[in-house]
Amino acid sequence: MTPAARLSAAIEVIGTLLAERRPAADVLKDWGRSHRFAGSGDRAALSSLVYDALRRRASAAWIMGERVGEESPRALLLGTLRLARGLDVEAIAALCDGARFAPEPLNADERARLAAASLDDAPAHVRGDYPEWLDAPLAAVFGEARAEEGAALAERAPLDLRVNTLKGGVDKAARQLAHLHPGAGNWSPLALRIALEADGKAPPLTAEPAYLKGLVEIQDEGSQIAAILAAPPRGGQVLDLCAGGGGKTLELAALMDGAGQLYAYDDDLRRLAPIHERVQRAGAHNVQVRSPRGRGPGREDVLEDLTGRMDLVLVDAPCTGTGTWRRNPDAKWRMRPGALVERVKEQAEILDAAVCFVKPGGRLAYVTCSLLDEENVGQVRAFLERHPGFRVVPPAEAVLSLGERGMALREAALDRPEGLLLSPRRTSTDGFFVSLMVRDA
Ligand SMILES: C[S@@+](CC[C@H](N)C(=O)[O-])C[C@H]1O[C@@H](n2cnc3c(N)ncnc32)[C@H](O)[C@@H]1O
Repeated sequence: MTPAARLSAAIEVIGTLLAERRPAADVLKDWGRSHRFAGSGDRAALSSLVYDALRRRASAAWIMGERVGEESPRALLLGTLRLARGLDVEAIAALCDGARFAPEPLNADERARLAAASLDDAPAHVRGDYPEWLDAPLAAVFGEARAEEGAALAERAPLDLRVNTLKGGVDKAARQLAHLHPGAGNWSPLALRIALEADGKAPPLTAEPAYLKGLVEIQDEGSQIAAILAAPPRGGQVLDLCAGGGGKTLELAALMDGAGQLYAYDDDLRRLAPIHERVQRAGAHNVQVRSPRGRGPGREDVLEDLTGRMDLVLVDAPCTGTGTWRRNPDAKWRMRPGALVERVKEQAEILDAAVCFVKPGGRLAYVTCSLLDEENVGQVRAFLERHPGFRVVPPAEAVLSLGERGMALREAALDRPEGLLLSPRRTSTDGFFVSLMVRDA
């Protein structure tokens, strides 16, 4: 396909996605099925265009004189080429030449708007490319900087790897992946960072021998930091209560040097499923997966024997995922206020359920990939009111587990008494909130 034909396809996909309110991944998959002639390069370029348009949806619509919710797919794509791809009017006009499979030529109004491409008078939610209803919650956290925070969340994320120290060191991994030119992480001593190609494509990392042998895992640096700050004690007893596919479980196991016992649980059996194969690949011998059995009130309690025994319980809670918009731009436009209310309720329930496992003097680490106070500092404050036997470990103390880089991280992050908030703008990571609490001895 020519670049112009790919642009037409992106306009079509965005049109379907907006009209039918379906997830981008589903619409792209359907498009691939009904356009078998398109090669993998075409599909990758199409999906990159579609995701870039979703990342910059509000600002791309704005420069074309339109608004989110009422915008035309064509305007969205033209604005994206200008803002996200940096093409000038002539370059965009060359793509839209009206030839077979190419979009219609630009009209005079489109030309003028693309030439001006001004966001000067745009409100914060447009400059920050987030839904208008989230302006107040984001202002509560970031104040005047919310538009810049949003803009950083609208950038593409790099490919972050975590080196699995159970299999080898960072130098060994860097040597094996030298052809991908990995750089060091900013904060995590376990991180390697790989820049994306110009079109946003990531290299096929999961086909690399270093990945297949378990030497590296794909994990955002913010997520890596969260597990490091949780500081699982070597030789200790640790429960990862919301383990999901095991991203943090694997890191905790490596941080524990394979010693002690790490229990991994998730109340969704399907989400937990990949963990078995990942634990094998990582050579994490101290992990015991506890799968839920049964449903509803008759569900078996598979964690009963852990009561009062844990040195550390990690609650990597289900959340709105507002910190991961770089990787999932579709989610930011699909999010509804009801989802926030629902997540806050779930988080409080999980935190309450976690308490019984923490032994006297043990710690509870609460992590979200959300930026919103309701899910972060607000949740911790409410927890401490319900459970006066817990207190927060001050962030200045919690960052010590990062060694020398800890203090710099604290300065870069949003430092609140209840915990640290990482964000793309502040720490060049996904958004993560980490709070460490300790139970009275
Ligand atoms: C943020 S994800 C976990 C990601 C995972 N820790 C990782 O690092 O890859 C949150 C997880 O919490 C799980 N969850 C939701 N409610 C739960 C509950 N009541 N008990 C345990 N897990 C729960 C979800 O199924 C989901 O997998």
